[in-house]
Amino acid sequence: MQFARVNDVTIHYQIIGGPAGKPVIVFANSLGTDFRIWRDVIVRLAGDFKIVLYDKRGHGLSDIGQLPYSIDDHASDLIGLLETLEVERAFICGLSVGGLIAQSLYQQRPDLVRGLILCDTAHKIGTAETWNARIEAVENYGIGNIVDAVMERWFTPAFRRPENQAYAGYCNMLARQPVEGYAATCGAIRDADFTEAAGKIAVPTICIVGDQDGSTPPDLVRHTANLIPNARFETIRDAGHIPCVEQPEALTAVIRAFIDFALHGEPSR
Ligand SMILES: O=C(O)CC1=CCC(=O)O1
Repeated sequence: MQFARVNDVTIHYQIIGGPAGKPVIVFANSLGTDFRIWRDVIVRLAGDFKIVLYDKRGHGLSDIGQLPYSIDDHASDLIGLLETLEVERAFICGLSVGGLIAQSLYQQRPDLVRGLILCDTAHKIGTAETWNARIEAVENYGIGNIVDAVMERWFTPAFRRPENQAYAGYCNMLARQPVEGYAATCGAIRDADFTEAAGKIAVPTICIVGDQDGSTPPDLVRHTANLIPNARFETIRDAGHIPCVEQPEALTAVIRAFIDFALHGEPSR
């Protein structure tokens, strides 16, 4: 296990691969998850890329840190981690709030970004009302109380079968995140709006979404792609909000094709 001290917060991270000269991909997780969600994508990419995984503050094995949070705070942690690891330029693949973090990181430090892989995310996610209601629910009754409702947005009915042990495991992952970090990240999402900034993105970008995503539905993600100059848009079939868990093979293929295009200018598919 690897840990770094960034912005007075201990951040849990992992580096995989790292053959000299290979492009770097940094993965940023969604709300209520830790970096294990990327496992089935990583095993397909390792060897061809240097991969950086990390748990954002308030999640996984990272510290909770000082409350409240903004998305810029989360991005500043990731910038600090990349500086510590001497990563000069990377593809940033962010899922959901991880995609907001990627957009903030690009705003703050475009020099670090080779391309953006925005997965099941948007320029703005949800409304103040829905986020405030969620914060109140978890602060009063705990995260366990919202697991069933959240799972309906994360995963398709085919994945949510009671006999699916992976489903049981992801319910545990969500329920076991610290309430303070979860609620503070809900507040950060509530307050983030990259509508204006999206039009200024000038690196290769792809927006990807599960066709049954109940949190950032395909129409919203397509709208985000339309705001970003020359952004690609791809749908992953038979996936909800977390295609890296439900359809890792299809997601990996899309990520590979995009990086090929970004690096070598392959023709659009
Ligand atoms: O928990 C959800 O509803 C899904 C989600 C929204 C932002 C995020 O990171 O995950």
